[in-house]
Amino acid sequence: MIDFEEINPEFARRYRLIDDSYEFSEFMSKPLRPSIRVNTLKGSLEDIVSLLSEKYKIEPVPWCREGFFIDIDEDSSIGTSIEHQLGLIFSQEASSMIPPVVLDVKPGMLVLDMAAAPGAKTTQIAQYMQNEGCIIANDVKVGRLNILISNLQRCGVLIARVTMMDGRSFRKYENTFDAVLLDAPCSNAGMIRKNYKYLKIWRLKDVESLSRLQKQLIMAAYAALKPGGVLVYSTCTLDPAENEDVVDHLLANTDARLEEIDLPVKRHKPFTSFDGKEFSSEVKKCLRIHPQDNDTEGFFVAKIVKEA
Ligand SMILES: C[S@@+](CC[C@H](N)C(=O)[O-])C[C@H]1O[C@@H](n2cnc3c(N)ncnc32)[C@H](O)[C@@H]1O
Repeated sequence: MIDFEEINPEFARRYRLIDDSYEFSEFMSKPLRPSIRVNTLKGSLEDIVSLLSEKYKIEPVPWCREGFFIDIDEDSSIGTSIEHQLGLIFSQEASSMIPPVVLDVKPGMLVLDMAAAPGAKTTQIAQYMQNEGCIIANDVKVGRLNILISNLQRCGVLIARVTMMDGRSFRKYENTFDAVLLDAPCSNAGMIRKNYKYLKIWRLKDVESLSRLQKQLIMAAYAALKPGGVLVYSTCTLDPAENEDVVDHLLANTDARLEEIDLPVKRHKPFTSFDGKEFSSEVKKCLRIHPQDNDTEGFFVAKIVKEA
C-alpha cells in the first residue's frame, strides 16, 4: 500500500484530516479502472456499444448512460485504438462524466465551459446538445488548447468556439450564458490513482493559492450565468479549501442557491466546517466522492442555480 507519510508528509498530515480510513489509503493505492464515453455525435449508442462489445468486455457506468468501464490490460492504450482515433469513444475517467450530466444542457443553448482543455467535458456537453447551439470552450493555456482543438475535431464537435482567456475575465459578460461549467484548476489529489507524480508534487501552499483563484473563477462564472441558468462547479480533488470553502464563498457573496445532485453515485458527507472555518449548511447538497465510494478518482461537484 502507498505510504503517504514517506512520499509526502505534508500531504499525509492534511489528508488525515480529510479521510483517515484504511479504505481511503487502500483505494488511493490502486490503479484506476479504465473507462470510456461513447460519442453519440459519431453514431448511435447501440451501434458503438455493439462494436465495442465484439472486442472488449464493457460494463456500464451507473451515473452516465454513455459511460462504460472497459476491461483492457494495462499495457494497451485506448488512445491508440481505431475507435478512439475515429472519435467513436473518448477515454474519460468515470467520475469526470458527472459534471456534464448535472449541467443538463439542451440543444440550442449558449454554454460556457470556462476551463475546458483538453475537452473531455466539452465534447460530452456537445453530444448532449446534439451539435445545436454554441459552446464557448475556454482555457488559459495555449498548449492545452491545441489538444482541446484536436479533440473537438476528432469527435465531430461543430458548435464550439475556442477562446484563450483568463476565466476571471468572463465576469464582464454578465447574465449571458444559459449554462456554465467551471471544471476548475485544482491540486489534483483525485488523480493520484492515475499517477503518483500528483502525490509527489502536492503542496499545501498550492492548495491555498488555488483556493483563492477558484473563488475568483466561481464568482466570474456566476456573474456570466443568465438568471434561471445552472452553474456546475467541479474539481478532481478532495481538499475542502478547494471545494466546500469555494462554494461557501459564492453563497456568502451572491444570491446563488444549491441543488441536490440526484444520481446513483455513492458519496461522502460534505464538510460543513474544516480547519477552523464554518461553511453554510447548504454545502451538504454538494457531491463529494472519495475513491473508495465507487472505485473511481476522488471528485467534487456542486450544482448551483441563479434565480430567474
Ligand atoms: C481540470 S482541468 C480542465 C479539464 C477539462 N474540463 C476536461 O474535462 O477535459 C483545469 C483547466 O483549467 C485551466 N486553467 C487554469 N487557470 C485558468 C484560468 N485562470 N482561467 C481559465 N482556465 C484556467 C487549466 O489550463 C486546465 O486546462
